[in-house]
Amino acid sequence: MTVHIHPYVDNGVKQGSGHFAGGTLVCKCHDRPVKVAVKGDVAHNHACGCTKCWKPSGATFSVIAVVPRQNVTVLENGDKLKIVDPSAVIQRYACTGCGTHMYGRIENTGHPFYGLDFIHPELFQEQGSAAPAFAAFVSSVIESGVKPEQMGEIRARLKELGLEPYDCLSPALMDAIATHVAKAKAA
Ligand SMILES: N[C@@H](CCC(=O)N[C@@H](CSCO)C(=O)NCC(=O)O)C(=O)O
Ligand SMILES: [Zn+2]
Ligand SMILES: [Zn+2]
Repeated sequence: MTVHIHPYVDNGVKQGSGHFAGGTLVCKCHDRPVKVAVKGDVAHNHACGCTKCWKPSGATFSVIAVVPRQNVTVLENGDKLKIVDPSAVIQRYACTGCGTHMYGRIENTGHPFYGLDFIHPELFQEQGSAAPAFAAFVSSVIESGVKPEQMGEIRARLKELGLEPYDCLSPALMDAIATHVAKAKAA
């Protein structure tokens, strides 16, 4: 049986158009859905296995990317949004109706990713945003109930999909974080 990673990638990763101008993220509510406008394309799109990122029903991973925070605007029904865990680094604004995370924001100005909001591109009404390019926090799926014996199959499937599996972030992002920390220490 093929392992299910996420509906957005299970039938193959669809590449972005390369000129996505932005769009509207919509939650799953039939009544008064939350709508969030995002300007421009997403960056660092990836599958994430961590327990904190929102996954649609049945998915083992989330699909999550970043955009500049100034490019994110709540358009409709923002009264339904609530921060899931105010003590988390990423404050995830979820719809209290359907549970969908609409955006995650970092308020710590010293954080390496300050200025970037985390969003789930599968929620775009529009097609063509940049595709996921790697898988992060892969071992963390065990914390959500995946059996350790299944990890070989999961990593093999991620590789087959072209989503190189890492147990933290990708080397490029880990290097960016370490560079930020080194500069902060030197200052
Ligand atoms: N094993 C933990 C890992 C959680 C974790 O550190 N998640 C990362 C990546 S989320 C998007 O890629 C992170 O930066 N978290 C900060 C936060 O969530 O506030 C687990 O699975 O819970
Ligand atoms: Zn909703
Ligand atoms: Zn995550």
